[in-house]
Amino acid sequence: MTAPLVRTDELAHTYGSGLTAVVAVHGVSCVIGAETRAVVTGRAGAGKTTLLHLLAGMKKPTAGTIDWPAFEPSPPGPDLIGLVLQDGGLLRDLDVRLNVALPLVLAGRTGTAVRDAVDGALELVGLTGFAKKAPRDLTGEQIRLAILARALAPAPKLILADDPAGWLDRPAAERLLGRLVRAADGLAAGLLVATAEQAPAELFGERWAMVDGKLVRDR
Ligand SMILES: Nc1ncnc2c1ncn2[C@@H]1O[C@H](COP(=O)(O)OP(=O)(O)OP(=O)(O)O)[C@@H](O)[C@H]1O
Repeated sequence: MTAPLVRTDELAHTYGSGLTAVVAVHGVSCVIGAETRAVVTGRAGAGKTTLLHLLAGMKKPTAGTIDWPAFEPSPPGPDLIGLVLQDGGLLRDLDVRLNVALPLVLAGRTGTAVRDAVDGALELVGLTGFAKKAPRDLTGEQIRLAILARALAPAPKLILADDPAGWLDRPAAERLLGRLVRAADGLAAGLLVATAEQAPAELFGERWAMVDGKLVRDR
């Protein structure tokens, strides 16, 4: 494996304390590199979202360690880690272009740098020609693709996608996951996808499962 993008050792996160404590993630040791194409499945509440938030540096471990050896600053910012949040919808008053551009603009990018990044991301997900559309004029699949484009626009080096195909039917979900893997290939970015559903095995080199906060490797 090339230099790890993120590395954990006995990582754990517990919400709350005492009698009401919930151990969401525990004992997770894993390494994600640029060539990683991994999917983590698990039932609702298994700890997938908490794990992704830990890997993105959004949550702090309550035990164990995590580091991002390839990145400076560490934990890395949103331009280095593309996070597709489970409930991260589009802003309904902005068209697709502005939705995808927003994180770039907030990060201080301007002008043609933003335009080129948005065009590139829309092309990656197959939404070229939809830039001027309002979210209400998109299908459910196109909305999911636009959310993906927003995460891909900064050309992140690590992509963490939390149920990116949620609520899509199986063929649409498979199309979206295929695009996501090809986008990771195009960006030479590591990829971890969390999903409650079974994902097409051929897309992912590594299949993991979350069971009661513990990471189990299928292969
Ligand atoms: N903010 C919180 N406070 C307390 N408990 C939480 C909090 N967030 C999550 N949990 C609990 O932590 C456990 C793991 O939740 P998590 O959301 O990580 O699982 P998940 O596999 O992503 O589930 P889902 O697919 O439903 O999002 C669950 O028992 C959940 O109820």
